[in-house]
Amino acid sequence: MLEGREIKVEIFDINHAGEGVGRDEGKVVFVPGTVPGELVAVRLTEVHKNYVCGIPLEIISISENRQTPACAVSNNCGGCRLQHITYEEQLRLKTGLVRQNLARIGGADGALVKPIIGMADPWHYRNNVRLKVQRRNGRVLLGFYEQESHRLTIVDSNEEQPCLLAHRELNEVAISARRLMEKSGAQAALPEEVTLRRGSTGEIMVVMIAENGKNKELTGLAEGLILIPGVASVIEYQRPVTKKGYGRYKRLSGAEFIIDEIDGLKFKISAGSFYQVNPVQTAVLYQIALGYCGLQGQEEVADAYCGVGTITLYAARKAGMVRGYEVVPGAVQDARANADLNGIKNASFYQGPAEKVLPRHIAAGFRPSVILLDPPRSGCRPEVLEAAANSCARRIVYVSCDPATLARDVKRLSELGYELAEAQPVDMFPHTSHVETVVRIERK
Ligand SMILES: C[S@@+](CC[C@H](N)C(=O)[O-])C[C@H]1O[C@@H](n2cnc3c(N)ncnc32)[C@H](O)[C@@H]1O
Repeated sequence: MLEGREIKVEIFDINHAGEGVGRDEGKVVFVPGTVPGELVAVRLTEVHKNYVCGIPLEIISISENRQTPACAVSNNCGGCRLQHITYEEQLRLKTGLVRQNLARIGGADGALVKPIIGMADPWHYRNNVRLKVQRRNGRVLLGFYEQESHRLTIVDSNEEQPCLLAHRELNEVAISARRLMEKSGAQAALPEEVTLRRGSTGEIMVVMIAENGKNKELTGLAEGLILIPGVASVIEYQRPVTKKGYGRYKRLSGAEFIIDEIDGLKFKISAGSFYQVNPVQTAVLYQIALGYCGLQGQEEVADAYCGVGTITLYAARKAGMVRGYEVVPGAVQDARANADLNGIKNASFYQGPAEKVLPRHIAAGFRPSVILLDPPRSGCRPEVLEAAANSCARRIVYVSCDPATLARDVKRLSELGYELAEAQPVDMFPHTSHVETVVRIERK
């Protein structure tokens, strides 16, 4: 098989990146922009030992699940890799991805995976967008990089093509911010990147990253940004001096944080803290996680990778006491403030890597009956899983944003005396290839 060769491939699935999957001469073929069920003419662009990649030249037979993307730039923008597939089919494929991963990598029964819970309205759901800023031909552009390149996709700013995933108010703020930057003149310093975050209270935070060494020059821009309707906080992010350190967040105008509210709980969110991006589905996700915990009111619970203490405080309302573990110092401060804000007294938070702090607590005699795990995409470090098993917790509830690392960790846990009982995927990211899953794991 050679690069440049043209082949015909029948697509039968998608992979974790949303690319169509086919097979040729015993090798797996990945083809972006295709739909399972289609016969496609493909030019091979990369040939590896076990797989090949190609670009579609012609869709010879078109799937009934193909649709015209609603967004004009979706083919170039890296954000939405599944817009060419109907939403119903996206959901079916995502459920399939979770089943396959848990069965193949996790050694579990794929039938334990329930069909994914989708959104009634899968558009404009994101409360957080990260936009690159660029000056081109006398104009200022705010947008996303083209797939795997450093050109801005939304070439004529998002006034003509607003992002269909971002909350409408964030798109409006992006337009106002772009106009403000353009008005400030060709010599004025621009941020390299702007992140917009919105709480369900309607408060919007603008976080700017300056080009190296140009931090001071953003102060004037901040004074204009805070006047945009909805903007409650303007923050500047200063990159860390060393690779290992954390950057610094500095308030330029307005409040230090914004407030979000879910299921009667209020959450203070600072610029550096992780927060779920789809508020409608977050409420669904957390209710499932809480239901899987099966709390009766007296239990001790551990919540590793707790962020600003969201799931921790959900659990605290139903448990005897909860300990949250989180590595980012600012998020731990937010989590403690959130416990106070909600009058919750039975939650405590510990700052540090979960793989160090949780094993220490278990070794010191902490015996949670339920352990919540919600790690980043890389999944849990083995020390966390071993500590969970050493605690003899009767149940582990794992919230995952990557089915492959989830499956790997389910396998490790099965070697440590636990077994998968149920899995519920939730579509937190419609039109993208990302899949979120909550699983209930029981002690054997
Ligand atoms: C997927 S988020 C989940 C946060 C929270 N459960 C929520 O729903 O908002 C993962 C969190 O783990 C934190 N984190 C990453 N690595 C960690 C580690 N080694 N130990 C503890 N926390 C970590 C991140 O800062 C982030 O807040």
